[in-house]
Amino acid sequence: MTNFVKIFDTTLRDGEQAPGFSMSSGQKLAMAEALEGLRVDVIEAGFAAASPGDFEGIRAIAEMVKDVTVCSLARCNDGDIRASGEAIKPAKHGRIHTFIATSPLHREFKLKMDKDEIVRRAVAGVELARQYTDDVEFSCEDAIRTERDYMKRVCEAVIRAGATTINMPDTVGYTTPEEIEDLFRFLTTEVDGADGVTWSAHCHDDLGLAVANSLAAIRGGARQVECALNGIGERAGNCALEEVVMALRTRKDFFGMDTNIRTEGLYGASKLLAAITGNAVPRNKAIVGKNAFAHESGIHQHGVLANRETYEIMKPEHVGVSTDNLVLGKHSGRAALRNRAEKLGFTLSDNQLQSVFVSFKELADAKKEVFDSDIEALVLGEAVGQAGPWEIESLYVSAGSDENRIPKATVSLRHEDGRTQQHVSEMLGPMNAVFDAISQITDTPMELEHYSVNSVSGGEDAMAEATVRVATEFESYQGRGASTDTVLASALAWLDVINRIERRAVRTGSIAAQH
Ligand SMILES: CC(=O)SCCNC(=O)CCNC(=O)[C@H](O)C(C)(C)COP(=O)(O)OP(=O)(O)OC[C@H]1O[C@@H](n2cnc3c(N)ncnc32)[C@H](O)[C@@H]1OP(=O)(O)O
Ligand SMILES: CC(C)C(=O)C(=O)O
Ligand SMILES: [Mg+2]
Repeated sequence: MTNFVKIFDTTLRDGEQAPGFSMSSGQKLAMAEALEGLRVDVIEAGFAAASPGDFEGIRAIAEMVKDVTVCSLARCNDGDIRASGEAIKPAKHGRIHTFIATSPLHREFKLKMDKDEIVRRAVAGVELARQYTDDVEFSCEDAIRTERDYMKRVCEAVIRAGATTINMPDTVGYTTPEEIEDLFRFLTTEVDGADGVTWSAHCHDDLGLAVANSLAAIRGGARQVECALNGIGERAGNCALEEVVMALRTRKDFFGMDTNIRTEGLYGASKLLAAITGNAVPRNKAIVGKNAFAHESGIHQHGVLANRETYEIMKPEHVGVSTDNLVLGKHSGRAALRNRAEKLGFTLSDNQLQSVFVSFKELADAKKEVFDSDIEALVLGEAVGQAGPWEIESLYVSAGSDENRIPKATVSLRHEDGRTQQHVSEMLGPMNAVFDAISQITDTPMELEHYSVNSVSGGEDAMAEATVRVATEFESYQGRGASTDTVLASALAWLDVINRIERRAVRTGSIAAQH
């Protein structure tokens, strides 16, 4: 038996069929390109008979992709199989994947077919598919809840009919690692003709076991795993491609298996899928989540700085994650703070480190994350929100309930080098107009990610504290401003960010000659 596991990606079929994950043909093409770049072995591009759009999507992928097998799913009926055969025609390597349910529940209540009828349909489906391609996969839907002797019978019949891959889906995510390992051991040893086909696992995550079950199936003899990026798929999803692949790579000592996957592309492909479908990857998601290689606790950071392997079992660069990602926050210690300060170009004496650390903890208590720009401000002995080099000379805003009058902000800023500049912005919201005027004067385009204003004291002269989080081309910054006037507090928060950016640019010399 080979020690190579084929990766059959079903992001564009099982993944796409889940609510909230549908993709246009163009988006599917972009994903298929990314999957080819990952070097998956098979792309299940859709279900050709489902709709003309699905058919065209599969065809377009079959035309574009060169090095990967392109597959279409089909029920065991003539129409589905013919549609799949036509859709994969342009592919250099095309596969038809035909399926029918075999479990008692599905036979009785869904298909209303007896055992013999299902075998007859399965065989006819495989034989028809073989007229289009030599590469035919057959799946016993709900295999896990099917009687073993009947499953053996179905498998032997479809192998004789010409199926080259036999897939055992855990359609409802019901199995356990021990059970599925045993099932594959049974099938690969007891089914006549088992040696001539590839055995495949298709696990769903209803009990959170899809990856564990897929790995167990491999131990039992499966040599193809069906999976999807970010684990998307029906209900709780499919086995996550990035997880099963990295488990095989990281624990090669245990599984002894190889895949073809270029793992360095995993993070990018996952991000692309999240962007295309609008479903963000949870922070704590294995392999590709924002926290997967991030360490905030002081003890962990201390260990990672000494040797990353103390708290990391994979190298972030092996999955395409950049390595500078110790998140500084209220649980961080001096070692991480000193390290980050050094990366930003500051060498701190022990005394300096001690005093910066005190202010750092105060700031970290008030914020979720402390950004590089905050560290810079602390090291330079500046309070967050302190003015300079720009300060507000005057600010006037007009806004109101009259729909015909667009809110207008007139802002005048003074730079410490003596310049004074004014700009008038008209925008749909008054704060938009203020932020835009400040950005225009300072020539600093920024995208607002988060904006909040809170009252930090009581009474008529309550202080308002405004916080903005903005994205520039390179980094996220957080700015704060406080005033009894909420508009002014917000403008100061925006300007706080701009001042930090300019101070950093001056220090690194990148705008030395600008003015
Ligand atoms: C576990 C899985 O992921 S299976 C794949 C799920 N994916 C999809 O369903 C893709 C999207 N589906 C669709 O667009 C539609 O369901 C279509 C176009 C495929 C079929 O639509 P319709 O013809 O209206 O049928 P409908 O969806 O209502 O019912 C499914 C029919 O297929 C039959 N069927 C289900 N599975 C199979 C099978 N593997 N082989 C043969 N017939 C099957 C059902 O018994 C039912 O038959 P009936 O209409 O005679 O009662
Ligand atoms: C069509 C089959 C392979 C499937 O997706 C399942 O049973 O979960
Ligand atoms: Mg499925």
